[in-house]
Amino acid sequence: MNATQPIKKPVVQLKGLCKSFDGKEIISNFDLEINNGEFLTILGPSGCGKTTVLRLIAGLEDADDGQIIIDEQDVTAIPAEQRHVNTVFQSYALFPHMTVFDNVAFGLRMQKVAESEIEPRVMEALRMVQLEKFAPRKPHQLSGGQQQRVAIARAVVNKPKVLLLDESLSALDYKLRKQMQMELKQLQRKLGITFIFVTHDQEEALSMSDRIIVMKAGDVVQDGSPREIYEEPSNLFVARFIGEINVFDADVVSRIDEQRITATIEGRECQVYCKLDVKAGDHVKVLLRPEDLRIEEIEAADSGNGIIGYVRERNYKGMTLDSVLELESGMSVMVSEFFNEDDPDVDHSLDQKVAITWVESWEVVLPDEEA
Ligand SMILES: Nc1ncnc2c1ncn2[C@@H]1O[C@H](COP(=O)(O)OP(=O)(O)OP(=O)(O)O)[C@@H](O)[C@H]1O
Repeated sequence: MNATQPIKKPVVQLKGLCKSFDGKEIISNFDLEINNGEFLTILGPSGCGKTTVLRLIAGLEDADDGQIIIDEQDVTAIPAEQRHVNTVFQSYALFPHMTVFDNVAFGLRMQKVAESEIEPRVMEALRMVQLEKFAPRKPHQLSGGQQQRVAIARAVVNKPKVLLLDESLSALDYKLRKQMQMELKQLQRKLGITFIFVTHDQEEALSMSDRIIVMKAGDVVQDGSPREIYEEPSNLFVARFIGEINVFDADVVSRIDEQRITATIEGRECQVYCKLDVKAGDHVKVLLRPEDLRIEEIEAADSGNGIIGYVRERNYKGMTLDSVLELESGMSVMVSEFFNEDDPDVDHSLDQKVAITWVESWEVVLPDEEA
């Protein structure tokens, strides 16, 4: 089997999982299937239950109800050390008095693997994370990123079916974190092991995962590819949690065809793409990311579509010019314009009157319900 193209079958199945702490239900009737070789990220705000799900899979918490199946075996009642999963924690949890080699060898020695087999396996794991030269060192002689890699080598050395990573990169500084994100993704592809990664960092989730589940108060509120989660959020909670987004109130005027409706946004009639079953007079939300919006000089504005606003802030961000506009209703709108060959000097004056438009069909229309 080619490790980069694993067969799509569930390696972890959670069925109707329930878990309470101190009488408070944290996870209730939780279902999830994770495919073999998948890089799945569980994303959600602090306290939504991400770590609890991970600890239940690892066997570090007992489920009150439901079933956990790993590699077709029901492991619900099986202790952590007998499950084919390993966990990499945020704190690395390396043994400070042991060398890097001994840290990585620890699990194999516990399993009574023959010493002659341990040496090549440890060195292979260290080679994978580019640390073979560091085998004789102690953890305190390594940088944070190197310690993290040792923790990963230790977790993959006994070739688990599933690797659980709990906020594993959050102790690293920004640059190292970016580098480790890439390395981790490459390692996962190379090994073909299923990775279940927990984070509250949406950027990290988007850049690393094959699939993301977004959790809110113990429930999965969206399950999809990074692109689906970002471009087609299925509810306001996900839309607001992932990246910046402008949420406009809109009133449906009429349906144009199967795909489009006319709606009033900020007092202007606009055509918007809308798959919802709506009728005239319904309230909806129209969502647009800052980078979906365009600022047009007022003379050049298409008066049919443009929403009038005033530039209140301009922030140069290197790749983009980010502006905050105040609309006539008082609503603030964020716009992010890329510098490119066509418009290398894009800029606006403060308090300039402008019109905002957007690329047709990039808007997302959702029912008018609070997140
Ligand atoms: N052992 C425990 N005893 C009591 N309450 C707990 C225990 N473990 C978790 N909780 C509670 O369960 C809820 C979910 O916690 P969990 O750690 O799963 O959230 P999380 O989404 O991983 O959050 P974070 O991103 O902050 O780590 C929280 O309210 C937490 O206080």
